[in-house]
Amino acid sequence: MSLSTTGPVLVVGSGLLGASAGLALSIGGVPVQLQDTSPSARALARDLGAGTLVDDVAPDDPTPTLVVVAVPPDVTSDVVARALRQHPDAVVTDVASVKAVILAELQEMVAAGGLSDAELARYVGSHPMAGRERSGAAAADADLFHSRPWVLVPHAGSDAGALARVRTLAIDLGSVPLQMGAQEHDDAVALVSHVPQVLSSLVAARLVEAPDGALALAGQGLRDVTRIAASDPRLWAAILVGNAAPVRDQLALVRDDLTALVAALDGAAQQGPLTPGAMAAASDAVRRGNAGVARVPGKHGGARRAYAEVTVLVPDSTGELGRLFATVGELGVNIEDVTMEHATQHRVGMTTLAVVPDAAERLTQGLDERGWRVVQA
Ligand SMILES: NC(=O)c1ccc[n+]([C@@H]2O[C@H](COP(=O)([O-])OP(=O)(O)OC[C@H]3O[C@@H](n4cnc5c(N)ncnc54)[C@H](O)[C@@H]3O)[C@@H](O)[C@H]2O)c1
Ligand SMILES: O=C(O)C(=O)C[C@]1(C(=O)O)C=C[C@@H](O)C=C1
Repeated sequence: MSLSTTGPVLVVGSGLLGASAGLALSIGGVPVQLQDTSPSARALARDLGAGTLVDDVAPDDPTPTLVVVAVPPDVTSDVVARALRQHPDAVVTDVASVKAVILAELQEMVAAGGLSDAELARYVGSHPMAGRERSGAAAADADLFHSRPWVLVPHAGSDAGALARVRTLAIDLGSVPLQMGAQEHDDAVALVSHVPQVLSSLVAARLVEAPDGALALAGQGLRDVTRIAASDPRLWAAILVGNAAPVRDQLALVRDDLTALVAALDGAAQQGPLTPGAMAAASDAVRRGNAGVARVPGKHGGARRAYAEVTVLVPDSTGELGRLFATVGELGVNIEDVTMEHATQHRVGMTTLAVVPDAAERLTQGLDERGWRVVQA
């Protein structure tokens, strides 16, 4: 597919985000130059096909027209400012997970005379709502941004042409661009990204001293809640302190909910499960969660679609999953999503296929006829 972004694009910070962008642009034929303070990080990104090292760019090669800064939030404003000065014809964006603090730091540089208004006009902050719990180019993926929201955060002095170029980049990488102010963005991500990270980490932290016997019982619920607890502590520390006030406000609300639930359970623990108010408080916590989760957009960012789920027991041996997928394909059913759960002690996995409701019965019957063990919900 030919891309509308014109290169060369300079990617500063060739970790997960930078290398993913570099890979997608390189595959699309856009020349990418890579820069990173870590020699091993930039060499790895180059080896994986994310671009050419800046040091290897010939002196008469064209200079970058777009700079994508993908470094940790605490160093982002310095790197953006340097890029604006070093590349006077380039538009500069960053992909950091916080936006207001970075813009404020850049505006302070303008106030102090270290950056001009004209230079700052070429900067448009941004934030792809795409990532994972692993860092570095080794975890990069050209499809990382596909179908994900990419927030464009222009400031009052941003040039319209600069905004258009960053929007084009987001679209070229398969994202769905949308626009917000810096504070509006930070308030939103405190709720949908930063607090979920903190809560996942805190739940996982309770496991550090858990008895092995308890961990052996871990099921999909724990795995769902703790996937992002494997995230990089340094990166997330910078994100959380960079968005301190909105994250604190949201955490205080969660703390109030926890305090109320703990008090109700305390009553039940001391006076028995039917103690007045305990049942209502416990049910209310879960019911409000039901209402909240129903509002989370589903696949492709649209409204959550009610897929039917068909769970199949798959032997834990080479090629079995491939054989299952092939059978589903032969039955003419599209798999919308797939999750797997492994029984710790058994050489069998439970594979749950999400399919459109109309196809569920046909799929169940077809798999059954072909000898697959379909687990009744
Ligand atoms: N990880 C995610 O899920 C995710 C998602 C969206 C946005 N972001 C944002 O993207 C940015 C990068 O995150 P990541 O997950 O790719 O991190 P990463 O650790 O994988 O990559 C960051 C890279 O920046 C390099 N670096 C650090 N300081 C530098 C400097 N001064 N100059 C040049 N290179 C420097 C590091 O060596 C590293 O290779 C962060 O601001 C983060 O908030 C992350
Ligand atoms: O899915 C994940 O692993 C993520 O952590 C991605 C996620 C998110 O919260 O959605 C995390 C931080 C980023 O700033 C953007 C995306």
